[in-house]
Amino acid sequence: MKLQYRVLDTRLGDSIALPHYATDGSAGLDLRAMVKAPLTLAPGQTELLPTGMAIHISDPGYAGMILPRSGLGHKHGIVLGNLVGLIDSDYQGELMVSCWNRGQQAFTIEPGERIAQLVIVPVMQVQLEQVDRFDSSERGDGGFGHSGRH
Ligand SMILES: O=c1ccn([C@H]2C[C@H](O)[C@@H](COP(=O)(O)OP(=O)(O)OP(=O)(O)O)O2)c(=O)[nH]1
Ligand SMILES: [Mg+2]
Repeated sequence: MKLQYRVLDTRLGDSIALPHYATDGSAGLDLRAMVKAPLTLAPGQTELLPTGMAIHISDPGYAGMILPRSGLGHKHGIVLGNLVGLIDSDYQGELMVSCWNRGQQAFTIEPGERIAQLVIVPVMQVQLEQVDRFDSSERGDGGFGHSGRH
């Protein structure tokens, strides 16, 4: 499917590559930190970083999800301040990435560094229907370990 985007920072697509799928099978488009200068995140620090681009998904049957990059998250503790970013299909503003250094060491983000990834996912909008009780199901209201550990 086609995804409309706008470039909001002219370095994107010029000195800094536009997001693209790294392989034929990639699920995510890497988003870049379009900071003006290297930015050091101290342990525990969170900053909202611009990506230099906007998208308009437009079809309410889809949404964007911003997810951490596994290498940055696992090795350097750089994850998302909101854990996951959800991009509405009608959002047209700049894609922003909340970058959280949950690690023990400072980490410096370079201009244009790939800091997170965008995945487009199908979404179902539902009509809420209020009822007094549900038809019975095998699980009922059991949850949170109800079925045991092993
Ligand atoms: O990591 C993120 C998360 C959200 N957004 C943008 C797109 C999204 O459509 C909009 C609103 O996000 P959300 O609904 O999660 O935030 P909110 O705190 O509920 O704000 P709002 O009241 O604007 O809905 O902010 C981002 O750019 N990056
Ligand atoms: Mg909201």
